[in-house]
Amino acid sequence: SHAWGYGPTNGPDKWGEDCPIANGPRQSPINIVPNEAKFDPTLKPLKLRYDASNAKGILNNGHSFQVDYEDDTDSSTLTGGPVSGTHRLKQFHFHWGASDDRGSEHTVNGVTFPCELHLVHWNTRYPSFGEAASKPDGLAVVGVFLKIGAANPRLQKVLDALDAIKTKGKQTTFSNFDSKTLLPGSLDYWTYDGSLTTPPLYESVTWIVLKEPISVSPAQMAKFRGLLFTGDGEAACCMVDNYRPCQALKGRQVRASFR
Ligand SMILES: NS(=O)(=O)c1ccc(C(=O)NCc2ccccc2F)cc1
Ligand SMILES: [Zn+2]
Repeated sequence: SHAWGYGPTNGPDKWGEDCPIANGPRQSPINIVPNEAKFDPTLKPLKLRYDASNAKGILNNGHSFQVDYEDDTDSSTLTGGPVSGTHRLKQFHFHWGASDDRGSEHTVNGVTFPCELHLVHWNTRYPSFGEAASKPDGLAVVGVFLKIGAANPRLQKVLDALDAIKTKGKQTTFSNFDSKTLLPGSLDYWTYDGSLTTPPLYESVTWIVLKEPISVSPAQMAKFRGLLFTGDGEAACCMVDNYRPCQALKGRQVRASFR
């Protein structure tokens, strides 16, 4: 069948043909309007404890690239914040544009960023990521905006690995990386109930979008854009604009962890 992607014939406007939940009540991403987000004093501080030695590998999956983590123990976890219990880090990945004027999935007052980082965690009340991914409280994804500025040295190790995974299906080892180094100084966040932003679009994600962006330089953005959606031997198609447009809020409340 016609695999989903971000092109004119298989892109976000077509996903509803295979995934009816594309038009569901809690789809992501959304436009965040800070003035309409309600400060919730009962929200706990976010606690992210990551073990660099859990990094396993880096993979071009044909939609983005992801850094995968060992998730068979509680050594890289998210606790606190808007979630109860313990969530284990499974992987992180990015979404970006063909140019600096677009690329993020969430927007803030309609403002887009050139790139957005997602740190994907699953609720250990379920036996595995695959089981958790379809449950309404199964996943917690931390979103971090990247904005154009000085080169970010914390990104360099990830970007230097991209030459080895240029085409779809390529992967290589990636070890000893502390994803906490990718986080901004402040862990202030907005949170709302949403979904995966790619098929199967499961409505299983508690979104935790950090208010403070991290920096990325134009040269570093060029490295993201050097990846290909396509596999070896296929007509090359640059991996850019791999973001889903904002979806309807449908009455959802966005809460803020900060005043
Ligand atoms: N952009 S995002 O919202 O952060 C996002 C995070 C993870 C996935 C994923 O794991 N998909 C594969 C998948 C889905 C369901 C079950 C098993 C899977 F491998 C998709 C989107
Ligand atoms: Zn994502």
